[in-house]
Amino acid sequence: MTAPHLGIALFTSGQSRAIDRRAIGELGIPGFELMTRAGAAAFAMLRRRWPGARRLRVVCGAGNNGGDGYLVARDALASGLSVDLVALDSPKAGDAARAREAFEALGGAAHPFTDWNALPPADVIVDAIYGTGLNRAPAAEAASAIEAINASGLPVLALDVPSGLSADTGACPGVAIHAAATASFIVHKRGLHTCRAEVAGEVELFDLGLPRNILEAPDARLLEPAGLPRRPRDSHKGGNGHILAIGGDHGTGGAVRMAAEAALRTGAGLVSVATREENVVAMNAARPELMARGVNGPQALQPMLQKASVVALGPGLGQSAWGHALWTTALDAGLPTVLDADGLNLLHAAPRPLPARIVLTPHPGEAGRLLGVSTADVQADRFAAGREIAKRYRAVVVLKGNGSLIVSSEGAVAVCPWGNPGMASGGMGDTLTGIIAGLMGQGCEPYEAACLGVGLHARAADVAARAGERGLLAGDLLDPLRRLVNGLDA
Ligand SMILES: NC(=O)C1=CN([C@@H]2O[C@H](COP(=O)(O)OP(=O)(O)OC[C@H]3O[C@@H](n4cnc5c(N)ncnc54)[C@H](O)[C@@H]3O)[C@@H](O)[C@H]2O)[C@@H](O)CC1
Ligand SMILES: [K+]
Repeated sequence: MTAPHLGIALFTSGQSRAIDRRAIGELGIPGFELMTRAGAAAFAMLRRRWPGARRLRVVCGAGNNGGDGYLVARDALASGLSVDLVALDSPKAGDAARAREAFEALGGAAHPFTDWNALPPADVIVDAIYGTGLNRAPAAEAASAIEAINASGLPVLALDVPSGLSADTGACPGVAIHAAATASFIVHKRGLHTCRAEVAGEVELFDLGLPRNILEAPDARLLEPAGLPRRPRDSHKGGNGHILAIGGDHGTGGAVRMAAEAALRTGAGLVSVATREENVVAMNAARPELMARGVNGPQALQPMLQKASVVALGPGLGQSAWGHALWTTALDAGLPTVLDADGLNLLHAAPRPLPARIVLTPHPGEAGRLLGVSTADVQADRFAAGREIAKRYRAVVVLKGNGSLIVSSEGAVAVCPWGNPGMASGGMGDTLTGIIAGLMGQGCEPYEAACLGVGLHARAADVAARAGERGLLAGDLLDPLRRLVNGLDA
């Protein structure tokens, strides 16, 4: 079908620094000039957002992010605002030191961080403590300042990234500024789009007048909204995929049913379910369009595999001998497969070759198990974790969670900008598995199906969450999903 719909380019902080260096070296734009533009852009944004602000507090670190802060402060003084400048550490040399001199040349005076309560009143705080240079949890004094800024209740404009948030990973290794808005420079940093701790507020990007051809290939891209093309008028069910959902051990029949129904609502031609005998009557009664069969082992599964074009393997599968036997048989069939939940846990327990067309959909806990690290380690660098799983298993990987990542087997990463905390409820993952399988059945290649499927799933959840995030059920996604798959406004 089509290539994944990818939009905004995302960069690492290393790439961002390299672009700065190229602007300086190849375009001959001095670093101080870039800093001047950054300061001016941020100050203009501050004036737009808080037109009544007369008193600024600017909190600067010793690096170039602090340099940006001194130039915001200088522009503020030049515009007649009052500025209280807290210098956590003084820049020793370079552009940031020059920026401080420019601030002082207008009569500005910086003072060290002391008793926050003794400082003059302020309307807005400018956070210029750390930018892309943050490489560990904020140092003690910076951490105290960040806590005081957050506790003040005053609106904060963060420069480039909120201090304490890793521009690379989205993780906050210690405390982080909670900004009302962020003025970001030159490129979108990928860390603002996964994990998405609510620290950046509204982000505005300023290209500082650099031409787009200065940019290198981005590290990742955000998904753009997409549906499937209109169906040909002579479409028939045999041409739209036959999905076989396998799972539903004792007590978890609902999981495989959710996956199967989601595949139907995504447009799959036929959907069969291989499950425990005890689930069959209820499933066929509640959703007669499904073809549910009780299977007690590989022999009963084989004929179902022969008729299927795509396998959704894992929802509610369990890790008993029954689940393990079906898992092995299904993977041996070599069909295009979406592997989820206990399907992934079984893979961790018994690594084995996988079908060539395979999508793994771990949440951070399952990803940690696959990699032999903790969930926290996965979350500390989701990009690295997703890429490592993709490489190790030669698979397309969906690393679920706030800002889901979709990683191709070659390491290309797409980031999902949609979704909401209402999705933290049972059955959401099963639904995603069914959606991706349903798309693969309709001709999407695994990476395309994963990108499109994650986007449809999260957008459907955002539509369903209009009635409230709490209490959102996976089943609520099915109606909006159907509209979105068909390109209709949901
Ligand atoms: N010419 C340029 O390179 C430009 C840089 N710009 C600004 O410069 C920023 C990057 O500046 P820098 O690379 O100087 O880095 P930062 O200003 O982000 O950080 C300052 C320094 O603090 C140290 N550090 C990092 N984490 C620390 C921690 N947890 N505790 C204590 N010290 C820590 C690092 O050694 C780092 O170099 C960007 O985010 C952007 O705001 C903009 O002015 C645009 C132009
Ligand atoms: K900052």
